[in-house]
Amino acid sequence: MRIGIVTSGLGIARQCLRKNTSVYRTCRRQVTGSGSPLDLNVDSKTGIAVLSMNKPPVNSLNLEFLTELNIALEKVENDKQCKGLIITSSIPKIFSAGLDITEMYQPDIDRLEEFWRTLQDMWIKLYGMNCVTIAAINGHSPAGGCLMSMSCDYRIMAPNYTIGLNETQLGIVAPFWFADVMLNTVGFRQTEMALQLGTLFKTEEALNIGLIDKVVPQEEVLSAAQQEMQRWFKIPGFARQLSKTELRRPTIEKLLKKKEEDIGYFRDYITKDAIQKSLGMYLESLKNRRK
Ligand SMILES: CCCCCCCCCCC/C=C/C(=O)SCCNC(=O)CCNC(=O)[C@H](O)C(C)(C)COP(=O)(O)OP(=O)(O)OC[C@H]1O[C@@H](n2cnc3c(N)ncnc32)[C@H](O)[C@@H]1OP(=O)(O)O
Repeated sequence: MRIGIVTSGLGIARQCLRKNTSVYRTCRRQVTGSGSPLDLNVDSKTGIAVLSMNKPPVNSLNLEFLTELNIALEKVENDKQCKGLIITSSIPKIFSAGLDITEMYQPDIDRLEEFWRTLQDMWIKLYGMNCVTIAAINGHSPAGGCLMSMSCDYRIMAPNYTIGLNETQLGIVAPFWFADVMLNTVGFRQTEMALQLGTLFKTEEALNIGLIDKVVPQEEVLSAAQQEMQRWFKIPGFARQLSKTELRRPTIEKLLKKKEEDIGYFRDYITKDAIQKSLGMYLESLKNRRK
């Protein structure tokens, strides 16, 4: 039940309307504007924020969408009532198709650099979030979608979808920090095979290698995430946060030290003729799939 104030643009709802019955004490605030590709609902009773991606057709991550994601993550991190964040999708059968390939194909160089910087910022924020993060993966989750999922603390996925870092299948290379996150999640052997082969794992396969943590039916993904959150909430927050920080800090610091260098590598690599040709062919194959 939503009884909060819906704000537009970047404004956060400042008030919550409360009625006197206990059922109305839950104060739910939608903190993104209508028409936004993101729907952020904070339930002040449970302390859980649900961030739902809603950018048709496939939640691809372009510059504007990444900027909105950054703003939403910042809002959650700064909201003292938020103890946990669930990331999910409102698009049927798709969690996220990963980076928007059109950002990388025949790009404007300034925008390309800004795109990459914004992606780096989004990942640094998400991987380093103090609150508990759970990916409720209710659809396909290739490449950048897999990065987002792996950057959460726990992953729950519906059956019959795919997830993985499939970059090599596009003729491109996953950046070192994508690889690092996969390494931290499933270990060296699975990562070196998956990255070279560009493997998209089916849900059950992903569970078997530890890329995801739990499989539940499609319609239960969100409720299972809410339930899982309670297990994490039982642990003293400071101890849990510090444990997470200790484990993830070296990976984040590695990128922080090389941020500008990484943008340069990305720009020079992506604008190579051979890479542009591969991306063009991949885009074309996506468009022709339905013909
Ligand atoms: C020295 C080394 C230095 C290294 C430096 C770094 C190098 C570069 C690193 C780049 C890292 C890249 C990360 C990525 O995330 S790349 C994106 C990878 N994503 C994919 O491969 C997914 C592609 N999409 C699909 O497989 C399917 O679309 C999907 C299963 C997600 C959904 O299938 P469905 O049948 O439901 O939908 P359609 O395929 O019909 O798609 C609908 C339309 O959306 C377009 N589309 C799909 N995905 C993307 C995308 N990622 N970007 C842009 N557009 C996308 C698709 O073309 C359809 O468009 P039309 O309706 O116009 O035909």
